Amino acid sequence: MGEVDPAFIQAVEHRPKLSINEGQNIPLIDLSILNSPNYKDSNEISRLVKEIGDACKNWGFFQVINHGVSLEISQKLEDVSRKFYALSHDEKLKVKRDEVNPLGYYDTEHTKNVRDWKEVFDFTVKNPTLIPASHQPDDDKLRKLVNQWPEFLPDMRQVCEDYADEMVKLAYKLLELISWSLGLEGDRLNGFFEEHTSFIRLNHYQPCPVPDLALGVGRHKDAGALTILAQDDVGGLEVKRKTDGEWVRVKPTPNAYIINVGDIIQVWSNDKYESVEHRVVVNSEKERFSIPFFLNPSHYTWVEPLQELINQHNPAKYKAYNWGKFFATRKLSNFKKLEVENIQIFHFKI
Ligand SMILES: O=C(O)CCC(=O)C(=O)O
Ligand SMILES: [Fe+2]
Repeated sequence: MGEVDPAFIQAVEHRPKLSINEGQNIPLIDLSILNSPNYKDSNEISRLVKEIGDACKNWGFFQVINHGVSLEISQKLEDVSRKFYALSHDEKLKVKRDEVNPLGYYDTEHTKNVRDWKEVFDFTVKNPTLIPASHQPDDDKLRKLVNQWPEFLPDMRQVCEDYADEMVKLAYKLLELISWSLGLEGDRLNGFFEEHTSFIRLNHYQPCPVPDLALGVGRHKDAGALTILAQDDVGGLEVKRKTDGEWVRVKPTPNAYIINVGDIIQVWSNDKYESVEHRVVVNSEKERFSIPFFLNPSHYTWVEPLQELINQHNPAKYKAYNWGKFFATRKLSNFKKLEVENIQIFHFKI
């Protein structure tokens, strides 16, 4: 076994337990009713909305099946992701992301200042995507993020764009269900996403010689509104169960997507729904692929508890923060090991 760079080694208290907790799995929700034309008026929809609301409240994580995403398109994306990671390192480095362009290939990401055992490829759904030029609060300049694509996989761009369209459709369905579950109009949240800054990441976790010491992705919460994750059949995603703080392994379900509440829904709902910590455990034998879609609002969105959900007895728990600046600040630490804890929503707690 070769030497492993100490940058990968987790502090003792954050190392994974490799004996799998095969206990309770996260809720599994069937969305098939959304495919019928008059679903809004049916009785079953209220049952589904309650199921979604309970899952958001009690777990912050759930899986969906019969979600309407084209199997052909998702399989093509899995396929192209495998082909991309099979390219030589030099070829992948030609679409490398850096501080100037944060999109593309990257293999030295840090989560909470410890290096992740993974390589990633990021692309935004809107091309170009506008974000603030810097994290500095008084800098109003914007910049355009433009996707980069590898020369040797000419169909990768189209496959990625088709998949992104599917994800946006599913995301709007989920936003409608979540809005209803909070007692809001179905389209209450749509206005925040007019120039959304959503992106998709192709994750590749190689076999790791020290799976007891390192993590594929260190413990974290997703900063956006919600995440729709596809994982292969290897497994490794763990969720911190709300009831007892135990790490629970999410068992792969064929053709299901894993949905998790992000920090923004936590703030909008004034803590009714909480984003939940999760991490990825790696293993010494099998590589693993996963594909998260991060639904993020327009950069100019001020994120704060929704007026309808606060009152005298339940006052706002957060002050408003600017999503674009939050995102830009968060991105800083992906490139270097910082001495301080990354920006988090609790910094805006009242
Ligand atoms: O690979 C996974 O299962 C999850 C990855 C993840 O949590 C992330 O990229 O934010
Ligand atoms: Fe995540």
